[in-house]
Amino acid sequence: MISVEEALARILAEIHPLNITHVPLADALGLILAEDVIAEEDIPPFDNSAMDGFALLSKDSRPRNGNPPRLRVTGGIAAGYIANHAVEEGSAMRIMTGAPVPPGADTVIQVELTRSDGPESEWVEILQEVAPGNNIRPAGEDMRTGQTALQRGTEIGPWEIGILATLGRANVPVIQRPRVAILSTGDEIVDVGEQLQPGKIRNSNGYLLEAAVRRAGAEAHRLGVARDSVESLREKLTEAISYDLIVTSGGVSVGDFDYVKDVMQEQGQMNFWRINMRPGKPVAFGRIGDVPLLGLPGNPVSSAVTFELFGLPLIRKLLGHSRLVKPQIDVIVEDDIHERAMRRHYVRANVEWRDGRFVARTTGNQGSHIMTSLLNANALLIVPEGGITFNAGDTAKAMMLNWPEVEI
Ligand SMILES: Nc1nc2c(c(=O)[nH]1)N[C@H]1C(S)=C(S)[C@@H](COP(=O)(O)OP(=O)(O)OC[C@H]3O[C@@H](n4cnc5c(N)ncnc54)[C@H](O)[C@@H]3O)O[C@H]1N2
Ligand code: MOO
Repeated sequence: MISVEEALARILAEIHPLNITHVPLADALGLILAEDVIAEEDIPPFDNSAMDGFALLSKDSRPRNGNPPRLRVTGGIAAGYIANHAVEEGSAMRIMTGAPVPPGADTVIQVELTRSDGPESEWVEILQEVAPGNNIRPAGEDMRTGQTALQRGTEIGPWEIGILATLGRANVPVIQRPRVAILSTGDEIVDVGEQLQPGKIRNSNGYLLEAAVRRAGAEAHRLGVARDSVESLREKLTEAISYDLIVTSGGVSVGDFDYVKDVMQEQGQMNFWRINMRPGKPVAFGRIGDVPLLGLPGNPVSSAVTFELFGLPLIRKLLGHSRLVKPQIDVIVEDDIHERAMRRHYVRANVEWRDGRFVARTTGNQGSHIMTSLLNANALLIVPEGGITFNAGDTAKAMMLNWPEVEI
């Protein structure tokens, strides 16, 4: 049996980011930018007003004999239009936020600091002196032509999408989103909509893993259930080799019908089998043809936990991320963990910030078939291998499942 760290290192050593492709901007969310994005124009593209008000010459705003200067209003400019004449001494133009500053004007005063006869007024009084450049957002103030606006390797979130849209990128160069095949195994498994017959259970892993794969940023494709025969497994895995990754659940232990390892050896190669942890000891990793296969255990909690520990970093590496794993923090355990396990134990727990520290409460029965132990779990408490126990009040490491990933 290998350690969790070695298993992860062996998986990541075999996995490389997928190829570059171009996707429509709206589909780029969560993907990694594959090339630097250089601004091809100034942003903003033209000097424009930051306020609704009047464009004028700053020197015309100086009080005259202690009175506010009165200027002629020669027209108006709405956002989206340009002025058809220049602002001259002694005059002003009405201007809206975002509208291009007309030639001649060197400043803008907001409407609240003026007095006029309403929207059609032919005059305006300037109630405060304004400096040149006031309320003018100069061209190129945000981004300059030739500037690297976004760097290759950046994860594209809503804000990056906004910047790409500003720069006119309708298509974005990204690392491909992995297509992941999800295969459940076992004669006992029926689909969720089917009637349960004696001895049968529903396919929770297929759906759980589909959701987890999607949340990790990949495309998930459930290929259904392989029956407990080498032929059925071969057939399903033949279908699966057009994908970027195959994730199976079940059939990796030592039972008479646990064929995943056999078929992996027959049609590819097995890199490792069995990790010194619980839940999830019998994890297997290797390839079918050239496609990586992560064989997770059938017990639902084992499958869920091992996906977080190995499936998530694997998919993130395919996606081109540099931060692959969930962070670990020190927490105070609030209840005893006295169950002695020789394997490293990942105990489902709820961690919260209370009175200036992180405290962890375990989620009850930790059997690998107890799906409800996953509910309210936002962390995995790490009980080191070798039969270590914890008393309430002790400090333990917790892997924070809902926090952003960090570098290893
Ligand atoms: N003699 C031994 N038996 C077992 C060992 C062992 O070391 N020696 N390890 C145990 C551990 S630990 C685990 S974990 C399981 C893993 O077994 P498999 O990965 O081969 O999984 P199966 O035997 O196919 O199924 C185990 C369990 O999970 C249920 N299951 C399977 N698929 C699904 C699904 N899609 N949805 C919901 N539930 C599923 C299945 O019915 C079984 O109850 O092996 C132990 N045995
Ligand atoms: O590996 Mo098993 O998950 O301990 O039940």
